[in-house]
Amino acid sequence: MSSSNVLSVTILGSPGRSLALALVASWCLRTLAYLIRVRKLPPGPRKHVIMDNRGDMPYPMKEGTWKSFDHWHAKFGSVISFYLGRKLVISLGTIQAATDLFEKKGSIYSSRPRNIVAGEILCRNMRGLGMPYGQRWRNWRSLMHASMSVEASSQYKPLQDAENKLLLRDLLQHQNEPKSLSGFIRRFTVSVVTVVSYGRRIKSLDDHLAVAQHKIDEYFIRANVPGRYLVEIFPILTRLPKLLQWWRREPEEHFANDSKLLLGLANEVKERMKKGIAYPSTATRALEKQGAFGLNDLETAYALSSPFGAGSGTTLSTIDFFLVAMLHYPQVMKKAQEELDSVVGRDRLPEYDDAASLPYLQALIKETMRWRPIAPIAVPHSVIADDTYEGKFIPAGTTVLANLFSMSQNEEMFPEPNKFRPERYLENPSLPHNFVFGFGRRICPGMHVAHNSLFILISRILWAFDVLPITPDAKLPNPDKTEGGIVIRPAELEYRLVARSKGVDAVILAEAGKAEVQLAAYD
Ligand code: HEM
Repeated sequence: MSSSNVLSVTILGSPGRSLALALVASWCLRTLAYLIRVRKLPPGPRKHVIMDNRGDMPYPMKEGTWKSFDHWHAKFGSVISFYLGRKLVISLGTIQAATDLFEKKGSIYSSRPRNIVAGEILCRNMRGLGMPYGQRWRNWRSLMHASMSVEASSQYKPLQDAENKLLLRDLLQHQNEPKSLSGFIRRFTVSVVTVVSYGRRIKSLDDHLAVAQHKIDEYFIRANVPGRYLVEIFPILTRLPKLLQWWRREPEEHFANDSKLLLGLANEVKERMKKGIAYPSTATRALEKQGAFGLNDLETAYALSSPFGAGSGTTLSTIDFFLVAMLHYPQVMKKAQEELDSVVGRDRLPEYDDAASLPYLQALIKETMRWRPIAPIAVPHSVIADDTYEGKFIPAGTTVLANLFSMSQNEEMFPEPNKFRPERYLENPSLPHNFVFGFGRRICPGMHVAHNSLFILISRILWAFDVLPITPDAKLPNPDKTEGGIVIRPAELEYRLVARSKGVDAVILAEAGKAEVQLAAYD
């Protein structure tokens, strides 16, 4: 027998056959176990042997996955399951289901899905938003609570008030350059979060604090693009020797640079604290009581960057959808302006103390957040232990989504959900609105800061300006055409702001002058 024949007997002969049979048997057993398991899962699109349901989505992925999930909710019910790649995902389409799982069973539903590149390598899981549930997250979260509770958030109001007056002046003076307006609103939202984080405002988006944070976030977003890294689909690749892990080098380099930048920003606050000129912020709280929060220097430096990534784009997108709503519903704008004129008058700007006397305006803000939730599937949670809900099995490790879009479009709760109708919140004051901030232990810690920003922005924009189409006969932006990832914004927003009366100029210019003096303390 030749040597090649020996080889083929070894492969195809009895030892080879046994190996092949063992492989087939193992595949059959795994498939059988999978088929038994999927029968116990919540309903959803047909489960394939190859798992992935992306090909079954009724809408193109780039139009927003939540639209497909919403379609499946209508077909299969309020709790559905499907696979994205090999990842099992459960989507919760009602406030009730999200409350039952994320709030009532918060001890097991508060983690985040594993993220190897953007979480484990790029930031050693020190960024709060994606941090897995555990002691480090609890330490981080208690710092967020200490610096953004209702009470702590009210400390930032004087700054939001003064910054907003400068913003109004910019909007007034650039009425004829409508394309520049969004940049001014962005500067306001960024300055608010840098004050919350570091106790320091930014006068321009070129400030090194904003540039550094923006650079860090930009790469973080790039590293999070689904499908970019094979290792996210096959985590077993992390067992390769580090030298052979080809995807590792770039995020490792970014980790080293980001750490240096963030430690530098924290050190600037330390210096200001030494000189006694630091404004109370997340940084001063963290640095004064570092031991109590249990965060080391690097963990603290990363914690301070959380509000930047999570707080500026979200507020800006909400304002963008508010502007879209005003273009489509000028009668709503008019009604809010009439309320402002009768409560505030035309000789002064609306103030925080006016909020309780402006029920229609408050309802308009709630309706803005409901009409088009800017984070349609919130931030995915992960469940850390097996569970059952309404008789269906939810295995440990499943990604669980609060489908805020489906919740916002619930016809029973919000009849004619596609209509922008603030009246619904006046007719039924207990109608939910804070669900857009998520649920349970991971609920947005910045929601009070966000509410304060939205009130001062929306009340004063409507007091001072009419929101109008870019030209009288321009096509209005389509509210369903959006762009972005976890946080979305209108894709084709164009608008003009036109001062409502001559007196507006005098009030804004006088207030902006005083605000400048006041803000010198935060520079
Ligand atoms: C209208 C504006 C905002 C909206 C709609 C919003 C919404 C959300 C949502 C849906 C989540 C995920 C909740 C979950 O996992 O269940 C979240 C998390 C978070 N938000 Fe906001 N947010 C807004 C503004 C802000 C602001 C102004 C800040 C900070 C100043 C902030 C800081 C955070 C942080 C740090 C997290 C992560 C919490 C965690 O993982 O434990 N957000 N936000």
